[in-house]
Amino acid sequence: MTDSITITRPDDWHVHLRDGDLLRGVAPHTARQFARAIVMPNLSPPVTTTEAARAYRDRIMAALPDGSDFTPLMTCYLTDATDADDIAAGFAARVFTAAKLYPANATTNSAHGVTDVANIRGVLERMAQIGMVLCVHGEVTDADVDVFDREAEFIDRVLAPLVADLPDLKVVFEHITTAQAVEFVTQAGPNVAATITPQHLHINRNAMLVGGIRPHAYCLPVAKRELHRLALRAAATSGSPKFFLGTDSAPHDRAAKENACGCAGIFNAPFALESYLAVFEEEGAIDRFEGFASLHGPDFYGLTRNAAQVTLAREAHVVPDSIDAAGTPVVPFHAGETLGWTLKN
Ligand SMILES: NC(=O)N[C@@H](CC(=O)O)C(=O)O
Ligand SMILES: [Zn+2]
Ligand SMILES: [Zn+2]
Repeated sequence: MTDSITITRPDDWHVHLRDGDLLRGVAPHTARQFARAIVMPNLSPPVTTTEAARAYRDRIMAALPDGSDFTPLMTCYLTDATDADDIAAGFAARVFTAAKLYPANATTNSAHGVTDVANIRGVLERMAQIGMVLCVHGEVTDADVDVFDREAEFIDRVLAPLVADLPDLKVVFEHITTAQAVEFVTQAGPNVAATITPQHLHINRNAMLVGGIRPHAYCLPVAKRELHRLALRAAATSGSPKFFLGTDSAPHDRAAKENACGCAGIFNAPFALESYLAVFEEEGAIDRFEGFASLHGPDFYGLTRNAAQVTLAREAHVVPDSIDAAGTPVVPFHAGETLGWTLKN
């Protein structure tokens, strides 16, 4: 049995760092675990311009612990009114790494999202030309579609036609939760990849609904049936360069989760690598962990791999019941559970 593993330093290709006090409370956790992260733009108001992204990046840098070398990679929140010239200028100036498609009203702070991808056809065409990645929250929002079917419907109605229309556009299908998404990404060309969260590898929908309703297991897209979790585990541990790490760490105040209308989002940043590694160990695929966590992401984005390394040791620890995020109590993923690995650096 291996007592420790040392791998290229990982990055997080999907995270919510929030703003204000909560940003100061959660950013150090992500910066401790990862070298870089794709930072989601769903603030209120959303980050829709180069100027707003530059200012948000400055606030993130100011929230990091002294001596941190963490690099936030910024994204642009697409709206029906996004200006292709501003996006291209922000990408050329290395402010933006990617742009994010939220179907309007699909998830937290997505009210300003895109109402029909036809409205951003010109922006997407420009992104394809300049090699800028499109990150996608892939769920339809039609009231008549069951919440458990919204990702699969999105593939048929939106994503497959989009990829066929713009084959040169690099697309990350984010936080995938279904066997259909695994199948779609696997059969698509090399410009289509996906991120997978730790929670969707660990839990199915029973974790949310059996023995009482458990708000801290609720996120979007919502966890699905066991067969989908198994398909995600197979994809993550397959060694395919199309699948890589994106935590979707999405902190909310404990009171906003434990609520009659609780917010969607799971805060997994503090022990994300330990959580993923548990899955790879259970699947007998520890040798494929580095590809998923550290290599496939930068390769897809066309960025350099990190030079530094990190070590995880086989040392068990109990995840706290609550974490104080600069004054906001947030319940972490795996609260109260024991994880078998500990990140040493
Ligand atoms: N994943 C979530 O459940 N919530 C995210 C939004 C998102 O990534 O869809 C959030 O910002 O809270
Ligand atoms: Zn999302
Ligand atoms: Zn997210």
